[in-house]
Amino acid sequence: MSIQLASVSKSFDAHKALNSVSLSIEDGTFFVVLGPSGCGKSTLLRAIAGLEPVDAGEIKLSGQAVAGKGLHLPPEQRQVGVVFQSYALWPHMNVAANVAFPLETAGETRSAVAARVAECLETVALTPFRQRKPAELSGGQRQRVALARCLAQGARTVLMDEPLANLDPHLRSTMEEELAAFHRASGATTLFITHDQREAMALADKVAVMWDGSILQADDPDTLYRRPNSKKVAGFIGRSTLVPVDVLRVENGEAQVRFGNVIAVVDCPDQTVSGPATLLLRPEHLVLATGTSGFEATVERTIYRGGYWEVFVRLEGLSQPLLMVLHRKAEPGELLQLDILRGWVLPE
Ligand SMILES: Nc1ncnc2c1ncn2[C@@H]1O[C@H](COP(=O)(O)OP(=O)(O)OP(=O)(O)O)[C@@H](O)[C@H]1O
Repeated sequence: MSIQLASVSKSFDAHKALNSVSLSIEDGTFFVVLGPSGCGKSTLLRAIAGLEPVDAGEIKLSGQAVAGKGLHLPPEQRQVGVVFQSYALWPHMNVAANVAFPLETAGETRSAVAARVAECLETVALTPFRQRKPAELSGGQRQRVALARCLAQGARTVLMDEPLANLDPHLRSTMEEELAAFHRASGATTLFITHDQREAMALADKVAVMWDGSILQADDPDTLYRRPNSKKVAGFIGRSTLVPVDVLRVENGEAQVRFGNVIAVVDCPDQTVSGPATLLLRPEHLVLATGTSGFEATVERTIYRGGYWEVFVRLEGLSQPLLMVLHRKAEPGELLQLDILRGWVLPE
């Protein structure tokens, strides 16, 4: 099922939780909405699910309008499965019955339901807990019941609101793999909400970065990391240093830039022109120079990260330190000879 939003807005009193959001999610995509707390992620998901009427704009599922001017299709007519941060389980039913519920209401045979429930509980590692009531489970276990129920339903579109938020790191990465496998096997369009960029990068075909009710950029994870469209996205995704530079020359998607005493050739968007700009340097863009090339930098401080060091280096004529990664120890005050491998001139 494809999902389209055109200029969707939703306010709570004076606060615009969704500010003219437009998105196009192709059928079968694992689409992640990433953003800080309160930016409107849950509101977006609830609007798509039909749990929140919108003020303006239009939502289409598989090309069919479900929300728009004078139109609000209720959730049960939208055929999307939802997994929430809060689990929405039936308190009086045990785990297996909770997972079986959507299958039974869909009229499946008893043995088919039992087999599917067993399979889904196995997937989320809850088989030993099948007889327990939700009140007898931890937060993470309840979350997994909700996930298992969604898996059991086999919905063509699944909306997930931070489904892994309450899990410990180990279980979280297991569940990430399960989710990815489930998505590959089912081909269900998945809209997944998180404020964890590591999780977004690991799972997504496409990530939309959301900020204060708006989508700043929607791209595949690698493009988002390498070619962010703004300082905000660059700062939000991954580690980086933003350096004020002078663009000297632009040719074939590359720019010659100068900052401090350094002149480097970096990637740039098509619309780049000569003059002042901002250069995004990821830690891996700075490397130890080979041969006689490069420029001098002084180690300011280092942090051991297990197997490698994050190193902040200072350059003459540059006010902020640059972050790089070294696989050997370096001492503050040490002089390094560095090269810039790549880098990205921000479009704004
Ligand atoms: N029912 C409501 N009434 C009033 N304000 C609301 C309501 N629901 C959400 N908001 C406000 O709208 C904004 C967006 O909320 P939303 O829950 O969509 O954010 P979020 O990005 O999902 O946050 P989190 O990651 O913390 O769950 C917040 O400022 C929130 O306080």
